[in-house]
Order: sequence, then C-alpha cells, then structure tokens
Amino acid sequence: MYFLSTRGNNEKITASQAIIKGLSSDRGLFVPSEFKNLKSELKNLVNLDYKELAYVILKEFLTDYSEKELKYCINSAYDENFDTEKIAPISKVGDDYVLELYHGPTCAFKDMALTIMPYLLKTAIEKNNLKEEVVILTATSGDTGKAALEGFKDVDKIKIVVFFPENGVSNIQKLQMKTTGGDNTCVVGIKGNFDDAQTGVKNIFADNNFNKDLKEKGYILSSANSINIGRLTPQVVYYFYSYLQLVKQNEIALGDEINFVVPTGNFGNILAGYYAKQMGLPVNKFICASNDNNVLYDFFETGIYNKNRELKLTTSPSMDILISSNLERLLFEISNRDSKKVNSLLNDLNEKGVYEIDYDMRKNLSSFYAGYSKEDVVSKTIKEVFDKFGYLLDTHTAVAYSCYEKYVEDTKDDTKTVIVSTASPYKFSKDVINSIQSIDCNLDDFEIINKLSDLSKTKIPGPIEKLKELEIRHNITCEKDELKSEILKFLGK
Ligand SMILES: N[C@@H](CCOP(=O)(O)O)C(=O)O
Repeated sequence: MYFLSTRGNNEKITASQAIIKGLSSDRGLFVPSEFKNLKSELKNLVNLDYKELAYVILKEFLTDYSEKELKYCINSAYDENFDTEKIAPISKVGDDYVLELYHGPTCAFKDMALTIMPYLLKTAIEKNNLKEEVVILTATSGDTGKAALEGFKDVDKIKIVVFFPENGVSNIQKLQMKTTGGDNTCVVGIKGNFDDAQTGVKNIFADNNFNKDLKEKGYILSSANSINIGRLTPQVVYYFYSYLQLVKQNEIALGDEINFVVPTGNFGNILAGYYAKQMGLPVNKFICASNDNNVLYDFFETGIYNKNRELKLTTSPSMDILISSNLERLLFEISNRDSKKVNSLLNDLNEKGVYEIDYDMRKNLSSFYAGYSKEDVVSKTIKEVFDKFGYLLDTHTAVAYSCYEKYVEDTKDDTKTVIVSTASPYKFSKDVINSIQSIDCNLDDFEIINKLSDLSKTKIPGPIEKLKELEIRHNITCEKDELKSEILKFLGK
C-alpha cells in the first residue's frame, strides 16, 4: 500500500509521508493505491468497540505505522476527550438513525479525525526523522478550525495557523477559535469567504519559492483539512462503526445495505463513506445533502460542476462552500483512476470555473443521490423534528434530514437510513432556537444557549459552557491576499 496523487505525477509515498506533505507537489490529493475488502470479515467486527475497530480499519491505510504506534495514536485520541464511551453514538429518531459525531472536544464531527491526527503527525515526524518544524495551514468555514486548533495546540515541533471567513461562521464557532490557548496557535479572520481561504492556502502549498524560503528557515507546511489523508482515513471508521452498531442492536442483518445521508461541503465526510463502501461496507445510497450553495446537487444532476455563482451565507455555515476539494478524489475513482482526465477537469475548473464529466464517469455515480434544502425548509425541519420527536437537530443535520425526506418522497426507498449528524445544535443555538420559537432579539449568545437547554431539556456541552469564562486571545484580520504575510508574521520571520 502506498499513496499516489490524483493528478498522476508518479509520486508514490508512504502514509506517514503523505500525512506530513498534506498535498501532492502537483497540487493533486493523495489517494490510497488500493482498498482492502473487509466484507467477509464484517461478522468478526460486530462486537468491537470504537478503538478496536479504528485499529482494524486504519491499519489497512496507514501501513507504515507499527501496531504499537497506531494503537498509541488511537488510544490517545478516543478517550475522555469524548463525552461518551461510545465515541459515535446512534440515536433512533422515528424510523431513522442519527449518527451523532459531535461528542468530541469541539462538538463537531471534525473531532473524529482531529483528535487522532496530531498523534499520527507526531509519529510521522519521528518516523521520517524530520528536522524542520511543521506549520499546519487550515482553511475553515467554522468547524475544522477549532477542532484543528484544539488538537494541535501545544504540540511540540508543530505550529498551526487557521484562516476563517470573518463574516462566514457562527458566533459560537468564532468564539471557540478566538479563545484557543497554546503558544503555537494563530487564528486569522479573512475579509473573504471560505473559498478564498481554501484557495489561498492551496496556492501557498503550490508556491515553490515560498516553501523553499520557509524550509531554509526551518519550517515545512502541512494541512489539517480533509485534503490530508491523515484527516480522511480516520473518518472511514465511523461508517463501519455505525453499520456494525445497527447489526449489534438487531436493527439490520449483517449484509443488509443501508443508506447514509451526509451534510456536505468540502466532500470529505461523504467521501470517507464512499471509501468505506470500496472496502466492502454494504451501502445502497449516499445522499449528498447541500444547503443553498447547491453546486454539488447540480453536479450530480447534470454532470456539470460550475462554481461560477455567488456564495450564499446560510445558517449552516460549515457547508458554505463552492469548491469542494475532495470531489477530486471521487473524480479519480469514477474515471477508473485516470489522472489525465482528472487533470483536464481540474484545469477547466481553474481556468473557466466549470467542468463537465463524460458519460462513463456519470455511470459510476449510481451510488449517489443529491438534494439541497433552502433556508426556510431547514428551519421548518428543526421545528418539526423537535415537535414530533423531542430531538434537537443542528442546522447542518437539518439540511440532511430534509434532503432525506425529499429522497424518500422521490424514490419511495425504504432502506434503513443513517443520518450523519455533524455538529452539536449548541454551536448554532441562535438559529436553532429561532426555528422553534421566537426569542427576545436582545439576548446574548450565552442567554440563548441557556434558553435552548431549558427548552430542549438537554445539557449544554462542557466545551461550549466553558467558553464564557475564556478570554479572547486572537484578534487578527487580514485581506484575502495577505495570507502569506500573516504566516510570516506569526513565525516571526
Ligand atoms: N466544513 C469545513 C470546511 C473545511 O472542510 P475540511 O473537512 O476539508 O476541513 C469547516 O468546518 O471548516
């Protein structure tokens, strides 16, 4: 097993090298050379706990990590960092299942990978005798930023810089990032949107002179976004875990296919599910749920990816994205790993902002269905689900839930379905409570959080509750073309 670039520059590197590099030198994304099929082993995995299962899955990708190294990383990540021993519990809501991926230290699904990634990277640094210090660059539309900061803060020989759209995240997300401690952390609000931040970061990775200059100063760059396989591979685990939980609880029989509905922005989460299917997990459909930024919906409907449109700010900000990075990995698979095709499509995207896949590639998309939900539908869904089941959805999960309702209406498919819940409702408390009842518009964020807790009779997650005691430590903003100078300032160069 090795990792290669989607753009075909013949680079073949180990998992630990790919985790250090983040992005390939040809701007492509690293992908595994093969997928181990675990279908015949599923029956032996039913009773494993999250950590045991994580080892079974991750060892198939991270093949240059020893058993001891990998188990150390897994055990250090999935412990009391999470508020439940199950790590990724499932709640039954009506006839469907909600996979709650927000029980980690920052209350979003990003914790599922960003609690383990610092250990994977530290181990990779040691394995490869890296002399330089690693500077992690992260673009965030709200959730990745805080999860990465929390994971990497105070980690020796690593620094982290997070860029977020100053006006494109929720108040709580912003507060979470701005109050992060650690001498190795830097948080910068940019005057632009998430795509500006992500493109800016990718351009920096591709800037040979800048990278050479940094190397001479003793630094190399890496990424904590899902473009890094160290982010993506741990996310494969919870697809297997949720499936096996349903088997264990006799909700499905081993071998039955299920659906997953995934709120989607950068396409990393749903792609991890697709990788699980490549490894033999019985999946019928992946329902790719978008908000009003419905570029992926259009892509699945027409085969045309067109980012030439205005990015809308919605109540599900983590999905306010027009350039979904990980779609490149899907293009690689549906073109039967034809990097020439991938290059040509990505060049079109770069030059014209649009590309169209051919008939053969479209045929390989049959395991996907796409939907999108407008703001009024999202809000209505939060209320309906709360009124009917007493269950509180966050705005992103409500996008997924409503897309799933539309899917059932369209297809009449009654396959058992897991709705992937990506964040705690408390991160978006104002929009969540406003969907359920009107509130005094003078209330501050913490009063709203308390109100939400009273109304829903749910406990405020510890990390959110604690926020009010923390001081703001980061207050930098910059123009979207000033990313490099902010990095240099932080590094004191
Ligand atoms: N939704 C993300 C955007 C970045 O996605 P990633 O999965 O590639 O890190 C966010 O919350 O920042």
